Amino acid sequence: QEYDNFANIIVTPTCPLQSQFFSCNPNTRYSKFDGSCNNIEKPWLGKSFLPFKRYLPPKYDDQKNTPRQRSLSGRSLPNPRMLSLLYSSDISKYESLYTHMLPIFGQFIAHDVTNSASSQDLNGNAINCDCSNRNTECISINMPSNENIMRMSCMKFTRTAHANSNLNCGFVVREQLNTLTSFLDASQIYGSDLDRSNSLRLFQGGLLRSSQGTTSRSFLPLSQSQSCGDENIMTFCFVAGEDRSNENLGLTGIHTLFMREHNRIAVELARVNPHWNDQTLFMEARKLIIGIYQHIIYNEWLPTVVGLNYAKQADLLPASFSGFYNKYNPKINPAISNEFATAAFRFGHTLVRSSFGRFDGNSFMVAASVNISDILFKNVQAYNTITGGVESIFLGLINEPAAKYDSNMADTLQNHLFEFVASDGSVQAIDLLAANINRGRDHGLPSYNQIRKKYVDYYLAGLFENPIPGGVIGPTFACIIANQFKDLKTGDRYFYENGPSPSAFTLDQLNEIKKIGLSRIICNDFDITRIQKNVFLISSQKVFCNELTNIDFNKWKAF
Ligand code: HEM
Ligand SMILES: [Ca+2]
Repeated sequence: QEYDNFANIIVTPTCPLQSQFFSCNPNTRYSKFDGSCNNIEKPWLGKSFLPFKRYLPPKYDDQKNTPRQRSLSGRSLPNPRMLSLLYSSDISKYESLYTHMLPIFGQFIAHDVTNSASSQDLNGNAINCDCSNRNTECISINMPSNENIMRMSCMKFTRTAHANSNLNCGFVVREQLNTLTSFLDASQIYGSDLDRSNSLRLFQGGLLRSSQGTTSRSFLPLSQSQSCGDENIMTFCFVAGEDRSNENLGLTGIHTLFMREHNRIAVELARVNPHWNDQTLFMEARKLIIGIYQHIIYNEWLPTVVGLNYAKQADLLPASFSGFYNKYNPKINPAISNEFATAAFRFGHTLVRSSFGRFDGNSFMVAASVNISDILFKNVQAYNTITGGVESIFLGLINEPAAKYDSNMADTLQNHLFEFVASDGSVQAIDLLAANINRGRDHGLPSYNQIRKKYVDYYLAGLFENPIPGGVIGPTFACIIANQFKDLKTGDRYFYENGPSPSAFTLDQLNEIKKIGLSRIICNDFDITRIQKNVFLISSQKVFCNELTNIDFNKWKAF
């Protein structure tokens, strides 16, 4: 395959994607659920189930497929678990300026744009990479000789699917598949295909489905089959637009927030436009949610992560004037880069706390902190009325600092992630740091050396950099992330600031969106009286919710 400036993988003319299945209407006001037709000339760009792009060509040991196991000098790379034990331990230092909302909202964004598909066997089933499995799609990690924490002989590890397994595009060099739409289109809320989206809708009043929780406010809808209980209590998992919404209850809280806000908006829109049917209400509410969400990312979250100066330099900030800011360039490939998904945007793993505090709407702790091991794919605590359930865990995110940006990870993430004791007494668990390193090699990510002229695995090395001035993360990750978000802004025809066009907001609507921050919508959908304006920053200065401007829905009156 060809690389165009190493940023686009050119889908070759023989590839069926080129000609088939797309019929696009360039004038439609709403983006498609699978991301197709955003780019009119190349309608597949940004669609779900396509390969990642790359900023640098891959480095596989055989130049095309096998995981990178050798360094530039030809020596074998160290065991990922050994590196993890060497460089990480849970020492609970905290950021002084940034809240825990910063990484967990980052995870929420990550789940909008990237999820690498796991390799499957020929029948389409998951491959069980136990220690004796010789399948070349298994690259499980042996425990080093000095291992005395993880009680197992290897950490199971399945490679990410080769794009050829899904697309008949004749990729000679292995490329990995992203199952999600790359656009910041809130696909973690609405799904990355039409079926998933339909399964989440109530088909009444433009509303999303929800379930009865333990408060007067709605919870996410429940799965019919998947269990997120613990040893004693059976609880079904929540469902959303993406499979990882139960990953931790803080993240589930953010999903819950956006589901509630969607439904609140649908009700408000129905009030100003009583003649709108379910479909119009749903699509307008979704469009507005995407606009608000993109504004939060570019106005509040990103400048906090990469620093305001750098965000300004890279032209990532919303326009300072009121009005459209049309930077759309159909030549930009909006796909997620492998460097972003497989290393840079995993920076959040080091910022996750080992326990989550539980707070009420007046910033008081309402219960002891809960260890993350009790809230990962376990939803029992969501319903605990004594400790405040999912509401208090969510509010904890804006009242506690994030863990420090360094190579240290919380013990649960490093040594006990998704720990499972089988009936024969054998243990399985994941070391997330080792997994990130191994995943980089699986995907043929070049070394940090090739990016920064140093000599270690890119992911691990990135965590050792000093933060960029005024930001959270080091300069290499900041650069990769800034480039990615630039492409997601200029390569998205539906970007909220673009216009005027038939698919754009009206100028009045855009200006309403620009009045909103994440703090305002938290006020709308959680029981809270006072809040800091920028919820990604630790602050003792709180304002009353009613001091924050809300959207005027009259700007949506039959336009
Ligand atoms: C309790 C919190 C979290 C847990 C348990 C968790 C767990 C995981 C796991 C198990 C993987 C797959 C590792 C692999 O085999 O390659 C992963 C991938 C990833 N995580 Fe996290 N994560 C957490 C928080 C975060 C945060 C805070 C961020 C970002 C700010 C983040 C960003 C990512 C990204 C970008 C990927 C790659 C996704 C893909 O393309 O497949 N995660 N995470
Ligand atoms: Ca998306």
